[in-house]
Amino acid sequence: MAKALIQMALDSLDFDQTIALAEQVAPYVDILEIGTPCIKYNGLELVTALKSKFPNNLILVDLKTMDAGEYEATPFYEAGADICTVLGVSDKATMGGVIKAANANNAEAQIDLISVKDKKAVATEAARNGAQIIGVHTGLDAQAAGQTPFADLKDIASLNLGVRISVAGGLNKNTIQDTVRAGATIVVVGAAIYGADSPAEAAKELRALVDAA
Ligand SMILES: O=C(CO)[C@H](O)[C@H](O)COP(=O)(O)O
Repeated sequence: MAKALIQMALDSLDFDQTIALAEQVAPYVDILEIGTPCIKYNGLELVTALKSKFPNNLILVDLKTMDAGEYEATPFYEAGADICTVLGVSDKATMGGVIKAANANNAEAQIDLISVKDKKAVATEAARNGAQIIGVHTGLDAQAAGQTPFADLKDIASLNLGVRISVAGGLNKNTIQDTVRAGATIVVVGAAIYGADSPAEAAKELRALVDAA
């Protein structure tokens, strides 16, 4: 079985801090994610900068698109995004637009199941419509209310959709191996890396745990 990928969520608003953090963690992670607040604050210029500085990492832009899928996502793919996210609560046409833009740029679309009521139904239809990645995601506000992504991961993994499953929502060194064993093929980590005394050491430790899972 292929090793799971680690995705680092760059959730700072500051352009230079984002680049500096990426420099520390890039050797240990596969995907550099420009978080939603960060991409809104910094825009396309940050995609271009990360793409040129980190050619060995995939770049995910967490657009969380809600409308005008193809129109919104296309410039980000053209700037070098390997993956853009679109909300699973959006219209089927919106998700289809991001999938179309991804395919036109040899890239991938991720459907984010955050706040979706019937996650199994949306994931099944999205996979049928060509989405390459399904994102099981407990957002920061839901985490603050005590929620975790693990029950949702079990539900989505049980569908055997043949697409990659990304999991985000407060993952850390205590939960990351069980998350991989439960079917995640991409594990997303934000606070457990950027909040550590040494983000590089934290990322290195997570790399070892994921590779051993
Ligand atoms: O997309 C996000 C919030 O919407 C975060 O980037 C994602 O949840 C990962 O961060 P953390 O590990 O701190 O939960």
